[in-house]
Amino acid sequence: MNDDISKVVDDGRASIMKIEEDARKKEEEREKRNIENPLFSSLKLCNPPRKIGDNRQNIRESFSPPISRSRLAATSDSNDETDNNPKSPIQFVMPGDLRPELMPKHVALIMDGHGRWAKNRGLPIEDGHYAGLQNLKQLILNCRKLLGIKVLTVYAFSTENWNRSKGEVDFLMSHFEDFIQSFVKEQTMGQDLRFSVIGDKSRLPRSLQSTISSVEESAKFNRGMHFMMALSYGARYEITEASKKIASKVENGILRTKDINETVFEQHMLTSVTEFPNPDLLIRTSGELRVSNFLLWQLAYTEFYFPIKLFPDFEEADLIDALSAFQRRRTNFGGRNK
Ligand SMILES: CC(C)=CCC/C(C)=C/CC/C(C)=C/COP(=O)(O)OP(=O)(O)O
Repeated sequence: MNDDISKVVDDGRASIMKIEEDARKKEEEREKRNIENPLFSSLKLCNPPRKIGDNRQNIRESFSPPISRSRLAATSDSNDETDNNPKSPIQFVMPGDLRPELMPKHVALIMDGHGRWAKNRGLPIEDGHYAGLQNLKQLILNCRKLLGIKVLTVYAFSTENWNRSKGEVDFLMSHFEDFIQSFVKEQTMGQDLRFSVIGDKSRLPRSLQSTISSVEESAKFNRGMHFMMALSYGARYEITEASKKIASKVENGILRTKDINETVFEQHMLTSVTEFPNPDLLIRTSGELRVSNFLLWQLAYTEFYFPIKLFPDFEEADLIDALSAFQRRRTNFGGRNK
């Protein structure tokens, strides 16, 4: 009987060792492939798709690491900004390898790769969007905690995205509404988050428009990080609208043609709602190397960072990598800024 039990235990141990050995070999092969690929060697690679059963509960649990286990929480450090602001119980942090004086004030993000994330798992695209929205919540919390980031602008839906299927558009609109009505509202009330939506709001469903107005309105005196959501946004739309407004002022004698300059344009852009309209750093996930009609005016001097990871997998360690890369470029700025 005892012999039987030890045989079962030995067999179990052998299986576990085999599984671990296989996983180690796969990891080594993956790393070797990355080093050999000149594109991947300069970029951070995404994790292999996690094995997730085809059920929404598993999906929810799989991509939402608790913030208490995060690197940001581990490097926590208090700051005067926290103490002076009764509405913000946030403990600001500065992970050790980042320099506070080189932090980007405005980070812009093109959240790309939801479709591929879902496809890799044999899931419908809506699950990819759902995963992306959960990840966005975590990203806002992480940016909010990093001392120095004043504005986070995310590209959530472009003027071109209206051409997607009705089912996908309806899904996104109703989830954007839930996201703003619950998570964003909670953050504006409890943690002093500022909130604005930029884009052609008139095309959004009425109920989404009123949710946006009410949360923007209730957050207008907040002083914490400004979260800007580009919804139904296109840079060409924005520049055309700014031009129309300026032209109409000239027509009505409010402005003279000779007084039109870059500052006047900036004042008529949708980003005039923030005091830091020009992103210092743009991140586009999923390895695509385009700006896709995002903030064309404002990106004139922005640093670009293109991680391979798909947005639902883009986690705080990747954010810190992006910030470190940004800071390395800034320290070398044209070989002048030592
Ligand atoms: C978090 C969440 C649920 C976000 C919504 C998902 C979604 C629609 C993301 C699109 C983001 C975007 C506008 C990417 C760029 O344009 P593009 O990919 O449409 O342009 P392209 O054709 O140039 O790639």
